Amino acid sequence: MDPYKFRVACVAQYRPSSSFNAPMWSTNSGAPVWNNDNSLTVGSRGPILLEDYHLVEKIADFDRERIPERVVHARGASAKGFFEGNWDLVGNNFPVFFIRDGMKFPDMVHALKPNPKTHIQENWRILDFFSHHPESLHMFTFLFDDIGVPADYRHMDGSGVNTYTLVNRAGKAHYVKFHWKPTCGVKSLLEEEAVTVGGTNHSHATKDLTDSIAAGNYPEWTFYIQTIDPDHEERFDFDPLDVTKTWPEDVVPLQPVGRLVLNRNIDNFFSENEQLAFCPGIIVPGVYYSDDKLLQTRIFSYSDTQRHRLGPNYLLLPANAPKCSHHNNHYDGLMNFMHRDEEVDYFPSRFDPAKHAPRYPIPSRTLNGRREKMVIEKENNFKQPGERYRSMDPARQERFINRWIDALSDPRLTHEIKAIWLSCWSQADKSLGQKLASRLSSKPSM
Ligand code: HEM
Repeated sequence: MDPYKFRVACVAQYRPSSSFNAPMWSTNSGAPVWNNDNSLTVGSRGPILLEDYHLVEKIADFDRERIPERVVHARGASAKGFFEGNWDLVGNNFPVFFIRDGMKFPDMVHALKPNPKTHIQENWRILDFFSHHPESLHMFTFLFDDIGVPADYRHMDGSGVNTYTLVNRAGKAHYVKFHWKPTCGVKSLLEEEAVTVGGTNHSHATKDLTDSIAAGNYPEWTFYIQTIDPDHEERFDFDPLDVTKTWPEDVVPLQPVGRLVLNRNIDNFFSENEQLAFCPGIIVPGVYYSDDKLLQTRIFSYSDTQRHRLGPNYLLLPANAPKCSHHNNHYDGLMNFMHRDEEVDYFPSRFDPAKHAPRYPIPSRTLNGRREKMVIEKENNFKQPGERYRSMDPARQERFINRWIDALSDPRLTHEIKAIWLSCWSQADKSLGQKLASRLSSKPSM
């Protein structure tokens, strides 16, 4: 057989996979390894010879086994299932976010991450940072609520959080928020349960997901949308593009439109979790971004970090590659392993029949305004947090207050910072502010 043809056939047919493992041990290039137990030494005691290529390759590969971790959400689980298309909806289990302008995101993540000196996550840093950001109050009514610690991945709501746009064939646009509701309901852990469950097995949520799928008990979420006609956005006392707000379901009802089922566990954590790269910028025709300032920053940030974390060809990795044919001239660079034999790598060309795709509608609104760096007009930071607190039953409110007393009792929090938090919560709900103030003042540290 023509060795070149054989090689091409191998590349096409044998996508790197352990199912094509040789029956005997070998180096990465396929040379036989007759001893994988002992280094090549002078005599039985050494020293080791640098010519032991297999040892050097083995250690060098090991030295590089880890890649930069995700700059946020460095830990997680993954599973496979079915829904629709090549669309990344990168969401969270709460429907709102802490801040509304991406300019503040790196500072926010620094405040939430461990203290750079002690490497301990510390409340005083978190509450110091967010005391400057009353828009975070709403998010804290979720985080410090009973649903702050989800029981596992299967019993969590999901939300796209940001506002996107749906555009139909005729070009009519609607703002849209996306939500997932688990068919098995939402379950959370209270403090004592969280200590026991997390202390017994710190991978309990991953284990629950893996075990359920393996047992054929497939987790399922119903997919809902809420839509607002942009022509009606002035009817609301908040800005529908403000990511710190929910859209009231009695006015903007949830409409079921699909379902997601996770029915397969992954085969390999590194290639199907560590190398995964989701990005809110990856949408499909019919779905578009909105002017939500946080979303606009996210569109850039994810693929930027992925080029750094995984390399410029990260979308060629099997876990990330599109499940449809695609064509452009963005290739080469580190780790390009796509076989190509075209002679034309520029556009346009009379030698390459590939043309532009048919145009699809995008939002047609005219944009105008001065260059500004400013907060949005309708901040309305306190109404929704207050409403959410008042919707809790008294026992739940009590637990919410206790968590805040605990957080605000950090000895490194100054009187000024505590006073700001009391003022913020009072503006959300007067009785909440009063309860926090009286409990805190009876604490010896105040
Ligand atoms: C301007 C605001 C934000 C910025 C700049 C940002 C940036 C990032 C970055 C750089 C990553 C790491 C991605 C990777 O290494 O592959 C990440 C992960 C993630 N972010 Fe954000 N984020 C923002 C807001 C949000 C919001 C509002 C949500 C929820 C809707 C969210 C949900 C996630 C999730 C679920 C991941 C994990 C994705 C994965 O592991 O593939 N982020 N974010």
